[in-house]
Amino acid sequence: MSVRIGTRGSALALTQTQQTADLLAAVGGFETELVRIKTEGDVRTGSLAQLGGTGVFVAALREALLADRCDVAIHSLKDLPTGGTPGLALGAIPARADVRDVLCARDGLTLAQLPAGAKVGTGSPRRAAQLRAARPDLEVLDIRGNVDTRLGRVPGLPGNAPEAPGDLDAVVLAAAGLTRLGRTDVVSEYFEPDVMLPAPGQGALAVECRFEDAPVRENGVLVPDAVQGVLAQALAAIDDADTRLAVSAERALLARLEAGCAAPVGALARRKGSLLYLDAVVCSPDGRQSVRLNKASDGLTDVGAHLLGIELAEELLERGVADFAELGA
Ligand SMILES: NCc1[nH]cc(CCC(=O)O)c1CC(=O)O
Repeated sequence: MSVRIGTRGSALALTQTQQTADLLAAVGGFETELVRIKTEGDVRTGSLAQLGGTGVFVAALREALLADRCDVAIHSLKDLPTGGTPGLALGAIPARADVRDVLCARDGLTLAQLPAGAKVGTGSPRRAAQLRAARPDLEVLDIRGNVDTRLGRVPGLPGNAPEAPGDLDAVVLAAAGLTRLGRTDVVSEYFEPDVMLPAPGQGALAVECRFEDAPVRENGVLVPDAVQGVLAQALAAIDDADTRLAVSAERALLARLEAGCAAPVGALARRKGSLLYLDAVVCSPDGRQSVRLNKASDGLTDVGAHLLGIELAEELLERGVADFAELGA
């Protein structure tokens, strides 16, 4: 048996797909093959915020799953719209990588060391708003492109040609992507979540599959004795319960805010002992207004994680975040 794994064709997508394919093959004892699929997000070049956010990277992968051109599809969870697709399921959510955003600045500069007026590139309204809140004197510019293209705009970063010109002093990227690509040598500062909250789902991958291949779950918990196929068993084996709970809370918050993945919303859930803690921030695009709140669940169930996300979203809405944030972005 060979499991066909659908993936986007970018270096990051191919790397994280290959790593997940290896993980699946190791526990499943089957062969895997990659099926490269072009998505709208790869073809169109407009600003990410303007592409509308929801699902530009995933629709083509989902179509391929439904049309039986692949058996699983690997997505960055933060790019996955919160609404599910009939006939498909989140078969596995493997253990999360580093959730933080990072600064990749020339000369190893930190955010505090960047001179006034320095140009910092990011395609994310969430990162732009939190950057502007921390350093209103910076010039934050909207950029697009894959990881190499973005890093290429900062002169002198490790891996760039020595004399290559660049027009930016720094870019902000996800630590997870750089870690997967083996490129953390370009990082000049890791932003702790108190400075910059990551996107809901950041650092996590989603292994989507057809519903009938998904491991049997009851109330979000795997049913160990259920009779199921080789693929479902492998998906169950690579799933990480803590990551699944955390992203459930983060994505429930995003869904309740009716916010797209390009909205200026940060959220991070972390388990501490027998409680799940959720931090969330909603910003105005210029970073001048923001509300940041946190809340703990009183248990570690799937329902509890969802409720935590919904309740914190409602507290944010009560504070008027819909008035200043472009949530529909
Ligand atoms: N929107 C593109 C995207 N989707 C996932 C990652 C990084 C990996 C991750 O967060 O899991 C990136 C690049 C980035 O934000 O720097």
